[in-house]
Amino acid sequence: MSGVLLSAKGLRLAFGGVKAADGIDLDVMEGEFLAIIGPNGAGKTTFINMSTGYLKPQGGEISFAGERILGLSPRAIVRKGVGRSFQLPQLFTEHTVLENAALAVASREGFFSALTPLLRPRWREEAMELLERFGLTGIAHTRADALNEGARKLADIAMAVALKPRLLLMDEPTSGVAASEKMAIVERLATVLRDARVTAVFVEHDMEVVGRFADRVAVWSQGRIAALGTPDHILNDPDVRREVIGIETGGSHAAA
Ligand SMILES: Nc1ncnc2c1ncn2[C@@H]1O[C@H](COP(=O)(O)OP(=O)(O)OP(=O)(O)O)[C@@H](O)[C@H]1O
Repeated sequence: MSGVLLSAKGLRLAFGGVKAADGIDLDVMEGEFLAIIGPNGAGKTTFINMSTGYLKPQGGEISFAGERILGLSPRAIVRKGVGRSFQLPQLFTEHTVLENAALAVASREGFFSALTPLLRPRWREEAMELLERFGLTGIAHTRADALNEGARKLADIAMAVALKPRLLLMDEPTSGVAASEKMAIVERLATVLRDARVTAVFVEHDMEVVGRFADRVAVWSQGRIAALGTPDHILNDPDVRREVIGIETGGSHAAA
């Protein structure tokens, strides 16, 4: 790990009376996997939206690799090297997984037509190689709307990785994925991202996933970061366990 890659300072954003961001300060370090946890409505998605240009904060600053990105469009931020995936995968459902991946490769080069991936073999080849890294070769020719949730999430993230981000922000990459598949999927994802040296920030509700894959954990609460530290430290904190994880803690057996 080296320097700060994404830096947020004093981010504020209210929707009416709801403070979705109430002074967010966070430095994401190059190379780390940082998990964001917190109850529903705490402002986790809002942070991702602000960092990727989908929402403009009312106050504060955001920089990426030392350069101010606040006020740039989502597309301009992607071009700077910040990728994202959504809670609900954004695949073109009537296209195959391969076509979706090829479309992402083509869009990296500035081509946006849904038919473009069919035109250049080079894009399909790169897309195929990408799917191989994600373990998706076997479903390359399956339509996106026929996938199970685990495959759909991986395919969606593969599209984000096709854009060659330095930082990838993922909103609940395992939500809706069957418990039996979850660990294998995150394992694969973590391997691909580490191999490609992609820094990752992910919103996650499954504490087993957090404990296994995060280098650091940030706890969101009512638009603020209530705690930040290693998984060991954070996941055993009695307040976090009571308020976020929903486990009652008695003094003597706070740590599971
Ligand atoms: N575009 C919007 N317009 C109005 N209110 C919004 C908007 N986006 C978010 N909010 C509100 O801001 C608060 C934070 O929402 P956000 O989606 O960031 O929370 P979250 O921590 O990601 O929750 P979840 O875990 O349920 O996804 C919530 O009260 C939400 O209703």
